[in-house]
Amino acid sequence: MNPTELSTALAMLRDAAPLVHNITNQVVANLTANALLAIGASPAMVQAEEEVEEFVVQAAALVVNIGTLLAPQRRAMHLAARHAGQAGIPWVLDPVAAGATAFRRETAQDLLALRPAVLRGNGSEILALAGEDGGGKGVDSGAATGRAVAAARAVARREGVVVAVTGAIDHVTDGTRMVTVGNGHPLLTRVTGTGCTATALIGAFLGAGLPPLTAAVAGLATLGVAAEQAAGAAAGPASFQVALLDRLHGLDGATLAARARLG
Ligand SMILES: Nc1ncnc2c1ncn2[C@@H]1O[C@H](COP(=O)(O)OP(=O)(O)OP(=O)(O)O)[C@@H](O)[C@H]1O
Ligand SMILES: Cc1ncsc1CCO
Ligand SMILES: [Mg+2]
Repeated sequence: MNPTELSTALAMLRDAAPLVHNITNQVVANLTANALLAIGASPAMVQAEEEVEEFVVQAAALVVNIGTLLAPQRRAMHLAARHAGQAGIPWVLDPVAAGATAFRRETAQDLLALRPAVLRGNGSEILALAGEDGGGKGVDSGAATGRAVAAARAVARREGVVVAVTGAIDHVTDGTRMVTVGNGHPLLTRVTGTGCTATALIGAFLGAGLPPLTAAVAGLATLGVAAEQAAGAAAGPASFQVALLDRLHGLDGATLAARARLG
């Protein structure tokens, strides 16, 4: 992918300021909402099963994240994802700790069958959805990149979705094409919910009308470049998290295109 596509994507996002409907976990809700505001989108966290269908059709995109899953929330996710699909509203799935329990595995598979535009997970999560032992440690990955990338391609082909598997190098595939994003910083793994932030940013780019592969690459490159800038000014995870929001807000298209390391 040409890096100039990234600056176009960012301009489209800021122009559209898309309403992004999130059904997400209680650990990251605040960081996710702030990251979406910082990049130029409008977040809303709406998760009652009584209202998600009515709400999702008002949104430009939907983000579904199973991090702190409860049965009523699972029902709300299914209703919202199904309704989004029927209404042509793109959505992105984050299958947090999908391999850890049967409840998570079954929920993630059920949601995947509703065809998100993009599936974004760490290596262990994508391996679990490919039916392999992903070796995760709770919400954290323990997977080797090579196996996870092969699993991403397999899941993308099987389900007909774009799969993004994150790590030191991110890989995005539609089952045929493969794009890598080499940006990022190890401090991203010392703040909770940066993967969830990546997923939400992908949702914002989907809401701006970008095709799934472009939206996924743009979301990951945006986060990775902002993280590299934030790390330079950070004393540790706490100041890094604050600086990350500042850098997402301040990022311009020319800098994004110049600093993105796409392969
Ligand atoms: N070692 C690393 N070096 C640089 N960037 C990294 C590294 N590991 C992960 N990242 C980046 O951190 C972000 C989160 O990816 P990660 O794979 O850790 O997600 P995750 O495990 O789902 O996170 P969480 O559960 O905390 O939301 C991505 O943008 C990814 O590129
Ligand atoms: C720590 C944690 N536990 C459930 S979700 C979550 C946020 C990172 O995925
Ligand atoms: Mg995660």
